[in-house]
Amino acid sequence: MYPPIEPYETGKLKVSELHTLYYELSGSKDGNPVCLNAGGPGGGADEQDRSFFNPTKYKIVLFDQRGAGKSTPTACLEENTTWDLVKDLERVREHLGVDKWHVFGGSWGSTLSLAYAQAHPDRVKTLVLRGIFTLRKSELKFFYQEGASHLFPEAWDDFTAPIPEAERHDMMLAYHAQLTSVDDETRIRAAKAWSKWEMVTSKLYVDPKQIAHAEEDVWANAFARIENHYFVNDGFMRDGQLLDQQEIDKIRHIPCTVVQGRYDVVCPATTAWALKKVWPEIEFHIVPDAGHSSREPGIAALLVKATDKYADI
Ligand SMILES: CNCC(=O)c1nnc(C(C)(C)C)o1
Repeated sequence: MYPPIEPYETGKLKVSELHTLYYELSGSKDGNPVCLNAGGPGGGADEQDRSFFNPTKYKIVLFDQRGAGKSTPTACLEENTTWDLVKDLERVREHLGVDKWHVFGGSWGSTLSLAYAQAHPDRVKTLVLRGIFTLRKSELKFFYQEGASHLFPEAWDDFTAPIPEAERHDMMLAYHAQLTSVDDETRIRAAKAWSKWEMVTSKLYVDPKQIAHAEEDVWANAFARIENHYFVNDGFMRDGQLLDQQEIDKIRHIPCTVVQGRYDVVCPATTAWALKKVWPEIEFHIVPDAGHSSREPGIAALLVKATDKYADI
C-alpha cells in the first residue's frame, strides 16, 4: 500500500433536510477521480483506505455515508436506505464537478458500488471490489443466524449473550429491538456485541486492534444500528437484485476487478463466485490465505495492483 497521506480538502455537503455528509479529498487535485465506498453500512470512511491509491495519479474521494463517521445526524436511521446513498453519490460527484470516476469498495462498499454502477453506468470508469456482499437473505443468514457461528463458536456465544433465548431464532430482529431501544445501556451493550462479532471474524488471524474498535461507543452505535437497519430491511432490494442478469448486463462493459478472501466468513466466496458466473468478463482473484478484511496482505496487494492498472483510464 502507498504511504499514509492527509486530505488537501475536507467539506460538508447537505444532501437532504436531515442529512449532511462529511467528505475529504486527497492525492492529486488534478488526478483521476476515484470514489471509495466504505463498509458496514455505517462503518464510516477509513483514512488508511487512501493508501490503496497512487496519490500522484488519483484524486481520492472519501466520504462518510448517512449517519456514519462525521456525517450527521450520527447513527440516524431516517431517510437512510441503499437508494438514498446511491443518490448521495451523484450529489457528491456533481458537487465536486466530476464527470466520471473510478469506484472502489469492499463488503458493503462492494454492495453500494454495484448498486451505484447499475443505476449510473455512464458515470463509472472502473470497479475494484473486495469481499463481495449483495445482502441476499442467504448471506445474512450465514453470518447472523447460522454458518459463521460454527467456525467461531466462542465469539458466537458472546454475540448471542445479550439476546434472550426465546428471541434467538431471529437474531437480526432481536438485535433490532435492542439497537433501537430508548435505554442507552441496552443500546450500547447491543451495539458493542454486534460490532465485536464482525471485528472478531473479519481476519484470518484475529486482530486485537480491530476488536478494540468495537469498544468505542460512538463508532459501535452508528455501525451496529445502521448495519442492522439495512439488514432487517434486506438492503431495500429484491433478494439477489444486484446479481440479476439484466442488472449485470447494464455494467458488463465496465472494467472490473474482484478480490475475495478464501476464508472470508463475513462475506463468503460463494457470492463473489455468483458474480463471476453472471459477469464472466471480470478479473477475479481468490486470495488463498485471507479472510474478509481489506488489510489482509494478499488482498491489499491485489487491490493496489488493480488501482495501479486502472490509474490511467
Ligand atoms: C456485514 N458488513 C460487512 C461490511 O461491510 C464490513 N465489514 N467490516 C467492515 C468495517 C471495515 C467497516 C469494520 O464493514
